[in-house]
Amino acid sequence: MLRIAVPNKGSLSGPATDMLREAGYRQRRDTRELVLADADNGVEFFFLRPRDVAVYVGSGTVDVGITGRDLLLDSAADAVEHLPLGFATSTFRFAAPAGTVTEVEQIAGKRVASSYTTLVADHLGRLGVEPSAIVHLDGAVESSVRLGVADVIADVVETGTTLRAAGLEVFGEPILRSEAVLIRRSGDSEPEGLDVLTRRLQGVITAREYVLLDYDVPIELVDKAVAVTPGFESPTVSPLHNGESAAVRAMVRRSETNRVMDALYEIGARGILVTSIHACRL
Ligand SMILES: Nc1ncnc2c1ncn2[C@@H]1O[C@H](COP(=O)(O)OP(=O)(O)OP(=O)(O)O)[C@@H](O)[C@H]1O
Ligand SMILES: O=P(O)(O)OC[C@H]1O[C@H](OP(=O)(O)OP(=O)(O)O)[C@H](O)[C@@H]1O
Ligand SMILES: [Mg+2]
Repeated sequence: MLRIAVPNKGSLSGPATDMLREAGYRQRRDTRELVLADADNGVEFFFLRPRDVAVYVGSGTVDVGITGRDLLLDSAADAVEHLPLGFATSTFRFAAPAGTVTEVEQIAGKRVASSYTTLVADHLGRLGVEPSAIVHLDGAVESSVRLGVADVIADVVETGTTLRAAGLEVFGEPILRSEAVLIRRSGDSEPEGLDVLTRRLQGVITAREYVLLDYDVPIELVDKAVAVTPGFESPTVSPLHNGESAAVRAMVRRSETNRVMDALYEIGARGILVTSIHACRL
């Protein structure tokens, strides 16, 4: 059985469970359940603290796990990214009270607070910037400057709302762009069953990212329309009974749906329909 670690709490937990359920796996009903066997699919889930997922995967006690790229790097565990999952996207950034620090080099001699101290130390080490201290905090890092334990913070930023509320501003380039990732142990050959899990998760990711677009277009305009909707390999083009038009079906990025529909309409396509993809294997 493939042993899969899943975050039991925090930002990653709900979306990770949703994705696994969409991929056809059993998921727990009660958040106090810590182990769940899904014998029909040949997998076993272990619900662990998000920070611990990489530690278990790195030690080989579970085969794969879902965690954040930032947590993986901070753990320094013997594990590698296997598949980016496209949710819990965030950046990891330095921030300080508005106008006090504007460049990463100015962190030299200052105190930096973070929940990701290994990640911060590695990053500053690579840049050759020496802070006076790197202060480890469990959370609510944005309050540390006001409360006087640090001059600068390094933390997860998504909308920036938390930073603004604390009177802080980001500075320097993002340290990292993070998202949820499926990880496995470094160097090991792929555990049995990982290929199926990977294909299933890729199917969910594609079904979320793409829609199916159907439209009718006069035959002489097919080439022009197809250039706008090239699909994955090549779109399906079927003749209509009237002999003058064709029906075209292609996958299109969900985020581009309306732009593509406008362009197709402009070319002369009509009856443009958008359908969500429930599941897929490419
Ligand atoms: N606001 C957010 N938006 C997107 N991703 C986030 C956000 N907050 C945390 N994350 C991501 O969640 C992971 C951190 O897991 P963690 O369990 O610490 O989440 P959390 O939401 O901070 O949980 P908690 O605060 O309950 O401990 C990291 O990969 C981080 O990038
Ligand atoms: O840019 P934003 O959209 O405001 O999101 C970023 C905030 O979300 C997370 O905090 P969380 O709520 O998990 O609290 P924590 O600091 O206690 O972990 C993260 O640590 C940031 O503080
Ligand atoms: Mg948090």
